[in-house]
Amino acid sequence: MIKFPKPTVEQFLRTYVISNFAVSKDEKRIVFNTNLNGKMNLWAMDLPNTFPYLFAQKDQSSNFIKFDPEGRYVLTGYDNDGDENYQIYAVSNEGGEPQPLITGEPSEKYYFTHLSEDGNRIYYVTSKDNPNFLNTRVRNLADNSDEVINVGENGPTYLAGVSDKEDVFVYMRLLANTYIQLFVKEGDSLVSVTPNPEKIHVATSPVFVGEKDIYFTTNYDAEYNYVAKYNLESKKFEAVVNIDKESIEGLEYDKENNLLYFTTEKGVEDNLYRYDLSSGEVRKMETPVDVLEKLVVTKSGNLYILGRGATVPYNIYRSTDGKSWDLLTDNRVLGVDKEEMVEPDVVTYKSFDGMEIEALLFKAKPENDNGHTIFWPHGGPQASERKMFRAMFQSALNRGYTIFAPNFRGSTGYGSSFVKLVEQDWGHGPRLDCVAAIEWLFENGITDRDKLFLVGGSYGGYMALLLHGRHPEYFKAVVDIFGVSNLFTFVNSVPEHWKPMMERWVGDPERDKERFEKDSPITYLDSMVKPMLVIQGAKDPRVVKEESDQIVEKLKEKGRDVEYLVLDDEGHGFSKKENEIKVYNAMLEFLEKHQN
Ligand SMILES: CC(=O)N[C@@H](C)C(=O)N[C@@H](C)C(=O)N[C@@H](C)C(=O)O
Repeated sequence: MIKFPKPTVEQFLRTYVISNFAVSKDEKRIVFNTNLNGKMNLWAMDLPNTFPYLFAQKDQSSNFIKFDPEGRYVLTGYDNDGDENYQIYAVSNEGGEPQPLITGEPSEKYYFTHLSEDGNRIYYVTSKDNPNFLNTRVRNLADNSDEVINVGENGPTYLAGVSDKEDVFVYMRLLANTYIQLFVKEGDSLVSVTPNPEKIHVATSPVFVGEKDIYFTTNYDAEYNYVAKYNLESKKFEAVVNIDKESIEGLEYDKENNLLYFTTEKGVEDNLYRYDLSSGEVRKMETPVDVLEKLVVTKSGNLYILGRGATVPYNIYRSTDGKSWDLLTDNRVLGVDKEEMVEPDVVTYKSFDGMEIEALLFKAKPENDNGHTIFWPHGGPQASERKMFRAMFQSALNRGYTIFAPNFRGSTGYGSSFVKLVEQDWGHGPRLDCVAAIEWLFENGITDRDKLFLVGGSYGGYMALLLHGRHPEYFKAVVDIFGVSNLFTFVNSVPEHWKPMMERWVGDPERDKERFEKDSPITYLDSMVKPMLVIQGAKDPRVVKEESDQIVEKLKEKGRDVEYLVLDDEGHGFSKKENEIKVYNAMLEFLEKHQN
């Protein structure tokens, strides 16, 4: 008999990302953004044929895809090697090379927000002339005129909704991740859709229903987001539907059938619901995925989703009856069956102050187990680790590592009070939640005291550095992927439109000097004695290279064992397949080297 060897790391990493998709008006074509040929590009399928073909090549990440309703072009946005300065391009309906449409200086951002029903007017938000608060403009393709329709003030302001007649506009002002105001623009004034915009809450995802109602999601006076409505005539706010302990995140309206579809976030999973606006009935719908990245409801009432599960990579599915789902893409792990991968256990443990923390525990299969555990604090920090396929996780599990990922305080999916706990406390409560998790792993016999590795990216990289500096005794070796090393330099180097949110998110470097020192990993160089691998994208606009440069330089000066891997053509993540393979191979080699 022919015997095949165990899957290689590369097999897991040869799984592709699908980051976005759009469906044409006649539902004959789907365009999606994927690194199927190694770099991010737009690919298409002409249904019912599901064999994908390259639709537009630029080898860059795209942040949106929009079909012209008249079928003349497709709009998209590209940045440059991860710098997140997205600008707007047009692609011919036949596909081809994207043409610059609404672009400017390389440092400027142009975010698409809305296309008129006739496909002639493009609404967009730009950093040009207002880098902190952003302006909204409209470009008329018929005469190439371009005008400002809103000047952002007090916080980065995005156009979030436009009525069919283009006479009512809804704007979203971000004052923090946990404080988002939603306004209707009437004349020159902004009128809040919630009763008191000064009260801290979030309000997002507006959809116009009929001429007079705007439905949206909010947690106004509540822990979890619910659906509310604002009537443009009576100016009344009304709560409409909530789901117990689930946060309603996105709304899609099916006009034909008067239905609202919404996705909810519930801890480590998402759910999909249908709300009948005529009868008030709410129905939970089965989906083939654990985490929903995008939902599209077409004019005919068909549903399309992009999602993933812990052992199933990104795929696009369609449902024509709201019950069964057709798999349109067949993105799979090269030669590895779902059963050979690891589904996580959802566990809870008590933290230092008695608070319950949920976590994902991926146990290496006994035949692979190498006895070591990777402790993974997630990024964000106002995000969470969820049941979502990560090639890096499944390849490490296959190499025998157990992985533990706690949703420490500050994570999303557990109510708004819990998310706020990380604000102005980056380094105390969440760190002690991690310490409690590590002790729990030891107490429960999951991990031996001398067999723990620490790996994290972004805020998770910050937490990895801080845990290394303050609790080095726990770890054999540490991997920091674009982590924040110094809160003083971090708050001044983030993108301009994040700066208005820094005080509430992290704090003020002068007022909170003592806390910034205490919570900056760079303060603890003396105790960072374990071997380290630091990985950084040179174009990262969120956690800039200087964050990694400074800690690597200082540790090297002290003669510490530090490896530094810089990817010149990446930003805050690894979008190019060869880079991803290089990074995770380096990481697994590093961990293997330090097992003994
Ligand atoms: C709305 C928005 O962009 N808010 C930002 C302040 C934010 O929360 N950004 C995070 C998603 C982020 O990029 N955090 C970094 C530090 C990370 O951990 O990935």
